Amino acid sequence: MKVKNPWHRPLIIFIAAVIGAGIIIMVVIAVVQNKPLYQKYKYGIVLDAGSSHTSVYIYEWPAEKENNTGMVNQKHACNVKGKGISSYSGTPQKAGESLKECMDEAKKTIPNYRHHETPVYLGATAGMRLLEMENKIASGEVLKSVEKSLQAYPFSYQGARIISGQEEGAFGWITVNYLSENFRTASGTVGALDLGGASTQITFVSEGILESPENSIDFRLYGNDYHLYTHSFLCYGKDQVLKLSLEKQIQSKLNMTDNIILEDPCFHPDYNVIKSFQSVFDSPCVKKVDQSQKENTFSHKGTGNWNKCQEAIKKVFNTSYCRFSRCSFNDVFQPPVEGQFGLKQNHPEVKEKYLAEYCFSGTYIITLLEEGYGFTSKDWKNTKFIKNIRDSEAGWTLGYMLNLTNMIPAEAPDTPLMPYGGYVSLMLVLSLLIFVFLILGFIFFRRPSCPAHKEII
Ligand SMILES: Nc1ncnc2c1ncn2[C@@H]1O[C@H](COP(=O)(O)OP(=O)(O)O)[C@@H](O)[C@H]1O
Ligand SMILES: [Ca+2]
Repeated sequence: MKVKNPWHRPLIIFIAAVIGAGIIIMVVIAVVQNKPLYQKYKYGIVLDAGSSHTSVYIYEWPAEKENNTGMVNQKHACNVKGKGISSYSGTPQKAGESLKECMDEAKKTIPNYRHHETPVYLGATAGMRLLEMENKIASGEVLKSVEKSLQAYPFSYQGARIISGQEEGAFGWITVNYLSENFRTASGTVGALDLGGASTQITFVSEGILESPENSIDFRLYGNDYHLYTHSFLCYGKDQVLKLSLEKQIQSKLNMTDNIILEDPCFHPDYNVIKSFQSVFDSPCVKKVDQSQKENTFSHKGTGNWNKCQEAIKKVFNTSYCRFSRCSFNDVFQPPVEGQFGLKQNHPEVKEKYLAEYCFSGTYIITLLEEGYGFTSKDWKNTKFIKNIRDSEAGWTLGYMLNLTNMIPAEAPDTPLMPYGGYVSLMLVLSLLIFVFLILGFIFFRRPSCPAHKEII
């Protein structure tokens, strides 16, 4: 009679129970481990103190993915009511007060527990550059006033300063290429054009030799080297160019005794506005007018003629002199433009002020690109006018914050062989297989070789 191994059955049951429990535990761990975690975000605030107005941008990014490209998004934007901070040169304390509404909004938008670690930066651009040139004390007081106002908030205040034109151009380029995810792909980068009210910037990767060091800037981002050409033309933003062009027309009529009537081809024929001399001559971008003329007014009448408008605008670019092998205008070195371009443009909610100036602005943009930067019809096809990329505004602010928080590493971070979820699943399947083979091996090798010969006496 064949006799069963006395503890064969309980052993099999025990092993099966252990395997079953093991599988259940592993599945539970894998499910819990891979379930989507509640995403924690970090925040950063940048104030763009432009010549015409200030905007407050709030950025957010997943807390654990700081160095991954394309992770930072614009969460909220608030337009400060009133004009730019440089307009408060006579009443500096009002510059700080003007930021209150938007900063209160920022306090509500960012969760309380993150306030103390949220950096706040204020960067002022061409309006403040001009004020600093004209009246350094006044620009210092305006900056102190905004500093005091920002320090009253629970955020981590990181400074308020006038950024250079070079920084404005370079950070605009970083923003556009970061949001387009161009840094870690083989697609190459796009150049950045930004037309402000008081200055305009052009930035692109250039293969050629850059003859003027002040126009050259190098970055190493995610393991790649970028050799950039950048230039910011102070006074060539559209509001200042309008003043320049009006000044040229007024100067030619100054010896007239009667009321001055400027017939302007860049404005539509129904446009007729009385303007003060002060509104044109209040800027260091235009030649000063004789003090006795300051109180004067002139009547600004539109005639609506595109060709004549372009002729008038061309006069603001000086191309008669160049110290380098080639120049854009005003003796500024520029290599030939290369690659695709994105031009930051403000559109929607067209206010009447903008509408009246659209013909002038449009003609200025075309003339600046063609006559100033040397764009041809081929480059036009490669140029996009953008306001947002993936819901984030394409200005310099994001690039500025990414740089100051070191969120774009110089070297590409090492990426794991496979995603975390895949890794856990693979380890689970492999350990399960090893476990099963071990048990099988144990069962086969421990089984008595000839159980039929054994008898119980
Ligand atoms: N919705 C709009 N349509 C047209 N132009 C606009 C609109 N919003 C703002 N602008 C213009 O865009 C320019 C923005 O310049 P800004 O950033 O204030 O100056 P800067 O960058 O030179 O310091 C200004 O000329 C302003 O009038
Ligand atoms: Ca701007």
